[in-house]
Amino acid sequence: MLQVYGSPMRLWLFHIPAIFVSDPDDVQMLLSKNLEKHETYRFLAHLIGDGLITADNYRWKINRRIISPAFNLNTLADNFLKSFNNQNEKLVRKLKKHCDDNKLFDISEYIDSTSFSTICETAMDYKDDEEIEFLEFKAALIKAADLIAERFYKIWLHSDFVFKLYTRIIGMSNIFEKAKALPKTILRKKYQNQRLNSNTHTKDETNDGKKPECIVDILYKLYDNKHFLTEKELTDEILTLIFAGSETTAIAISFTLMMLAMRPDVQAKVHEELDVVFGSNKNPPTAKELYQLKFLEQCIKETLRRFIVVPLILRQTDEDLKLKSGEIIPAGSAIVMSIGSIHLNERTYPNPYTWNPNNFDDDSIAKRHPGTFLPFSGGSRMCVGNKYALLSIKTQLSTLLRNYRFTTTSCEEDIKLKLDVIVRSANGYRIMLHSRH
Ligand code: HEM
Repeated sequence: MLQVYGSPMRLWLFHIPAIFVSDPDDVQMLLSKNLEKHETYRFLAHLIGDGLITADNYRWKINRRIISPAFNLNTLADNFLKSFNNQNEKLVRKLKKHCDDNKLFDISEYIDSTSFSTICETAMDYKDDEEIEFLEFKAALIKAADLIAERFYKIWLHSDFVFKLYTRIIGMSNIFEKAKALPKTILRKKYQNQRLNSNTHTKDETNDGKKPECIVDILYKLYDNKHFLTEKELTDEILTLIFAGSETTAIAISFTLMMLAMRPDVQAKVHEELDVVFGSNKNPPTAKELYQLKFLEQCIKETLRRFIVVPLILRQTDEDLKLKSGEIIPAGSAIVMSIGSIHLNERTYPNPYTWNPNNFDDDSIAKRHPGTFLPFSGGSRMCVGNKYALLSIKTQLSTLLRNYRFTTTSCEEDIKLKLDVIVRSANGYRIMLHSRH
């Protein structure tokens, strides 16, 4: 609709009167303003408290400075790649039962589960992913996230009183507490140990490459007690990372596999690249090898363009804001930045609904406005996990594709999308697996 009527456009997002913006210059200007999140983000606070996604600007500034260093490229390679590889090897083993049986199956349940275990391991060093307490935690988190999405779209659930009543009627009044129980217990132990051992840590220590560390431990090493998060803040932040980092990456992986299964010509090119980089080497990928997988990276980026995991970014403004056209967004407005309209604009991407990794070759990227590809948002509140996401997606896809070839009977037109807070396939990711060896 934005492509027909242009940007900006005044519209109702369900019940919210909002200004929709999809011009890349305007979106970049708005993202650079560090506007407060729209009030509907507070629905997430039941689950993730005041973590980075929900925090107001004052709290966010302090916590983002503490958390960002855990996501730099060296930290990722030194600490998390080993966990990614361990989880991916388990995944390859689990998938063996589907190999060469020529039956379609939905791969997303395996991918979802691997992404969830991976983020729990890298965030808080939790590895017992077959334990009943872990499975209960996962189930509760999924239910809690569904309930939040339902609240967002049903205006009558916006009132705190009605929502509380509703959760009681449907027997879910303690779902948020259930979803927080396991991380709370783990982090309480870590917090207490840290207080006992605080004298042994010095600020700005770096990992000397011996034992990989989880995000919580990295944060403890980088900060002394005076500047650190409280136990509640730490729990909120870790839950935020688990919530924001598991399903999003899993969806991107599942869609990429689905598209490669539909496009054997593109998949053959990925296999060729993997053969050149890895040859007969059967070891897990290193950061250097992953860096060389340029064509696979194009496929991942094209998936993030075509299947926009987070399609809308909501903010609110308490001052008048002038757009490129001279039009004013009045103070007090809700602003909806439509990443979907930017990624699917045919003036930027010819045939925007066709998945085409060549959209991300060097020449095509160089010709485009930088604000035309924003899967992780932009500005200072850009996704803190973007490098983590790209590395974990690439590690998992390269491992799967070194072992298997994927086919499907579906085509791109068969994919139906389901939108709640994020976008996923409504009809699953049904593929067949074939051995490459
Ligand atoms: C394909 C995967 C991912 C996509 C598409 C994605 C997308 C996004 C987007 C669009 C935002 C901005 C939301 C807004 O402002 O309303 C965001 C924020 C955020 N993401 Fe991601 N994300 C992904 C993976 C991850 C991962 C793996 C993590 C953590 C390990 C993560 C943690 C966060 C956090 C904490 C924020 C809030 C940042 C802040 O406000 O400072 N995300 N993400």
